[in-house]
Parts: sequence; C-alpha cells; structure tokens
Amino acid sequence: MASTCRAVTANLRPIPISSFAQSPPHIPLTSRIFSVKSAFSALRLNSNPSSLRCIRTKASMAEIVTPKSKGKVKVFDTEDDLAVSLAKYAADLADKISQERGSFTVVFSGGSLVKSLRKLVEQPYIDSIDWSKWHIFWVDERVVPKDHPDSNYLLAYNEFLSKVPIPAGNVYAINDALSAEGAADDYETCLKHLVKTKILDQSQSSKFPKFDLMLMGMGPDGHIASLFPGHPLVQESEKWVSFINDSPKPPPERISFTLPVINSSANVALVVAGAGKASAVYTALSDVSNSEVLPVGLVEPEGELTWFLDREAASKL
Ligand SMILES: O=C(O)[C@H](O)[C@@H](O)[C@H](O)[C@H](O)COP(=O)(O)O
Repeated sequence: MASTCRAVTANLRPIPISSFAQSPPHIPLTSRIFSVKSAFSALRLNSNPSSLRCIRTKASMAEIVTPKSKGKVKVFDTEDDLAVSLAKYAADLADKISQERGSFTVVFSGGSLVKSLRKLVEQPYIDSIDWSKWHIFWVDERVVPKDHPDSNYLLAYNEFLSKVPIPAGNVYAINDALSAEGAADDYETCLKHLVKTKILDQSQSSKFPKFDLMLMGMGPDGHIASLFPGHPLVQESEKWVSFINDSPKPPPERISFTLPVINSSANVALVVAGAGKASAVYTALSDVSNSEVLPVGLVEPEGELTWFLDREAASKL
C-alpha cells in the first residue's frame, strides 16, 4: 500500500517545571491547583475554585485530574498535537491487545473523531500496526445507504478504512436495507455472534460486550453516540443496540450502542476539540452536581477512560 513517509513528531514546546516553584512550598506537587489555561502559559497558581488539579505537564500537553476523577484528562495545545498523541495511544493499545487476545475490537463514532485519527494512517503506524487483527464497529450510525454523504461508514471509509489493510470481513457496518429498528436488532445479533466466536470480549460483570477500544466524539450539547440529553434512549439498560427516529441532530433515524455497552468497554477515548464544546466539557468534568445531566457525564467504563481535549475545548475548565 502506498503511504507518505512522514515521521510523527510531537510539537515540542516544554513547559518549564520551574514554574511550579510559584506555588506555596507546603502543598505537594500533585495537589497544587492550576487552571488549564495557565498550564499553557505560566502555570501560575489560580485562585478560581472551579480550577482542576494539574498533575503533570510535558511537551504540548497538560494532564489534569477532575473533581469526579473520571479518568485521565489530557489537554493539548492544538488539535494536531492531540491527533499525534491519539495515534500513539491507539497504536500502543492495538499492539498490546492484539498480542494478548488475537484480535482488537475498535469502535468509531461519526463526526470529527475520524479526522482526528489521521496520524494512524501515516508512518510509522501504517506499517507497524498489525491491521489484520483490527475489527471495526460503529457506536452509532445514521440509517442511510452506505454511499450517502451522511453515512458514518462512508466517512470512516473515506478517511481511514480505505487507507489501511483491514480485511473487509472485519468491518461491521449496519444493514442499510433495514428500518432503524431492524438495523439495530440486526447489529445486536451480529455482536452476539461475535461474542460467541470470541472475536468480541464480554464483560464478566455486566454481560454486555466488552470492546477493546471505543473512540468517541461529543456534540456541543454533551451527546455521545446517538444518546442525546433528555432522550429516553439514554436510560436503556437491557438492549445492546437501540434506535432513535427523532434525533435532534440530523438525520433523525439512527442506531446507537446503549450506555451499558459503552460503559462495559476496556478503554474509552473521548476526543473533543473546539471552543463550541467547552461548556459541555466543563459540565461533564467540573460541575459535579450537573455532570450527569449530560450523556457524556454518564461515561464511566469498566476499564480506562481517557479524554483527549484541545486547549479550546478545555478553555472553561
Ligand atoms: O453520527 C453522529 O452524529 C456521531 O457519531 C456523533 O455522536 C458525533 O460523534 C458527535 O455528534 C460529535 O460530532 P462532532 O465531533 O462532529 O461534533
């Protein structure tokens, strides 16, 4: 397969650790309070009570802990830095899990997420990843033909799948000849079959499928997958895959993994960039009493949750 030989290099702009000296000496390094903004400028002590604790900074990234300790939160100077780190994160997991399990089950959302995976289809990953182990799923899909511009499958195909040698039989798209309800049932049946054949892991505690890596974007309203704030689908607790005919984000007909499936995952990456997402990010991570009003605030996987934010998306933290 032809590929452009472009090394993946982080945009190295070290944040001087000496900046920590500005904090009172009696407070340990890991509990000093910084705003995310300041992590990228002077790392000065911030007296704003909604600030989050900055536990580590390196290169163009700040890593912070949230009041609810909802996983790791990585904040990058730019979306490009985010994409570099996301590629390494996914490639490292793929390598480890493919060797352990013999397959690597990856779930995509639609939207901007797929573009943020662009570094994975460049060197060194294009050649170093064992793509034959990858199995691709969608956390949600618009119920349109696969060649329709709204199709999440088409988006992933154009930006990602057409550029890597994942076997066609390992790509699990919805049956676009069915209604939303039919396509959801059909997709659930497909997942059940893959659990039986051990391609797909199963959570021993919840009995829902346990995907190795779920890569998801978030809407400005705090929706994830096709789980929208206030919609009854957010409460679904038995089905693996459900459907919606009245999605507030067009197109209206979609299928979606349910919250218990998302929360049974071994790894979830929430990939969020841009100022338009800043309020929902703030609510999910910092506004303890309101975070569960948003579907994204309900993401608490069995395994690891990692947020990949750019500086704009983190600007209200
Ligand atoms: O099919 C969809 O609509 C997506 O799967 C959806 O859940 C998406 O991930 C978010 O809306 C974020 O999209 P953006 O990143 O483009 O804002």
